[in-house]
Amino acid sequence: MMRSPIVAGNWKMNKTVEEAVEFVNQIKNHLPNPDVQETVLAAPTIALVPMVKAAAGTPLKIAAENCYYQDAGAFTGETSPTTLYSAGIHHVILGHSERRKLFNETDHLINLKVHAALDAGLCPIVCCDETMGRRVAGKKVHWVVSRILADLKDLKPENVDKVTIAYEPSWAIGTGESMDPDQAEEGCYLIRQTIADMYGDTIANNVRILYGGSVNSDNINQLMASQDIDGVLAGGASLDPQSFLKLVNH
Ligand SMILES: O=C[C@H](O)COP(=O)(O)O
Repeated sequence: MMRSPIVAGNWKMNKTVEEAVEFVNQIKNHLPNPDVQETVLAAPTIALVPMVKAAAGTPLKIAAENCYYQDAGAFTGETSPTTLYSAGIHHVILGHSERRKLFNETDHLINLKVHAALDAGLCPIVCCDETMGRRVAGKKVHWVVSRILADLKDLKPENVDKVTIAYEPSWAIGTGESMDPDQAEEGCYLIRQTIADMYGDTIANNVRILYGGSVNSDNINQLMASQDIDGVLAGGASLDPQSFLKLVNH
């Protein structure tokens, strides 16, 4: 099957609600047909509902940057995946390296969140990081493989291709130092092989795998030309409407 590409932006903790809506209004009429390439924008929780309203009827899909693994209850400050889905959110980023590092999220927690997001009807974008230390120590295989084995554990086979993976080497995030496309392909290939070992070749071949880490309009074409790279997850380059449009219409 042909995997349709995804260009996704992750604003992280940036923009006011007003700025977020203005951004959507500036880009929404300049996006590719979603059958050819999906456009996804992940934003802070408080901006999501007004962004969904602004994007209605356009190809733009709005994503959350995190959610909890329970649907409802006494979990002060958390956001339910069902609430996100009911608000017209399509995707949720889970396990971004910033959440792993700054908020101590573990693979076990991320796996619970992936299950909950899928049960709620959301498509998770699961981030698989890799550290330079591991790479230098020659343990990159174990690192990436163990992340995928743990984060995608025990999914219903029919749900697996609703998951998108974002391969993000930590040293390339926000540094301006993108990974060499051959190395990025190597990481994404390894992720696909791991999913194939878990759920079989057919399912693995349907899963979209993105590269993230200092993606910009100069390197996106080379990255997306790789066989196992089905798109990008861009941080900094998604913050300005013209810069994001350059990625989307690369
Ligand atoms: O989620 C996005 C990544 O953390 C990449 O961020 P960046 O494009 O600013 O390096």
